[in-house]
Amino acid sequence: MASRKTDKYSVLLPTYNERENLPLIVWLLVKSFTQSGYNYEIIVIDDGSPDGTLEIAKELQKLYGNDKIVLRPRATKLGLGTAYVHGIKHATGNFVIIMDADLSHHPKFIPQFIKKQKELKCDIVSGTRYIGTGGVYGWDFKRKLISRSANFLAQFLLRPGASDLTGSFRLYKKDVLQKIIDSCVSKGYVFQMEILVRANQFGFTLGEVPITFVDRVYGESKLGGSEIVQYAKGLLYLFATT
Ligand SMILES: Nc1nc2c(ncn2[C@@H]2O[C@H](COP(=O)(O)OP(=O)(O)O[C@H]3O[C@H](CO)[C@@H](O)[C@H](O)[C@@H]3O)[C@@H](O)[C@H]2O)c(=O)[nH]1
Repeated sequence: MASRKTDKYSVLLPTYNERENLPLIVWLLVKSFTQSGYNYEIIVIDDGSPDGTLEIAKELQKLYGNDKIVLRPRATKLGLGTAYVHGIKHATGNFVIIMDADLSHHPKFIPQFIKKQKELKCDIVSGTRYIGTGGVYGWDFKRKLISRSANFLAQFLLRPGASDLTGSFRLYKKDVLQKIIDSCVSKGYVFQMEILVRANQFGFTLGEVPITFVDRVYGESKLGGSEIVQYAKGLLYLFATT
């Protein structure tokens, strides 16, 4: 049986212009894993950020060691979905954690994800803003409406058995995530939703942990009009084909 000694958690951190956020999220992750005693690595997938995020990541690698901070940069911005696909190729853990690098996803929830996975022995643990104590802090009305509507529509059309389809803070068994990714067609933000839809199709088991999503303080969201159009197209595609 897997244990604290044999389990390893590969945290995928996709970054685009996150120079202010990266040192703090990495510090919080290192602290959390050091306290819990689980083995881990943090894989930073930077897409040629013009603000110098990669240079900051290199400094963090010197500070914490290249076994803990792994750099897998790409030359240009290729999208969030493909950043995950790229990151998992380099993950050496038997579990993968996907989260935002902008402090919207707090590492304090990770021990709860691990506990839930061990309790339920499930394939995926999804952080959810939409049950129990979960929620969103700092978004304006428009952003809340977009997120709620996107989630509601996806629930209505796809019925995937998870309460938060548009979030991305999740823990996966690595072989499970690889199998799901191999079957996914999306590239942008819609990828998060497709992952849970495919997981449901494969019959993978899911646990949920309520999380608070806190809007970023530094930098800007990359979720623009074109991503929203892509999301709508992706949703219709999944509705028509699944
Ligand atoms: N490497 C790479 N990273 C990217 C790219 N686009 C965004 N990122 C990184 O992906 C993370 C999330 O991007 P944001 O642009 O900050 O996302 P958001 O608007 O806060 O959206 C959040 O909420 C959405 C809806 O609830 C979620 O779908 C999304 O995953 C994220 O959690 C950040 O770490 C950001 O730097 C990209 O093209 N390439």
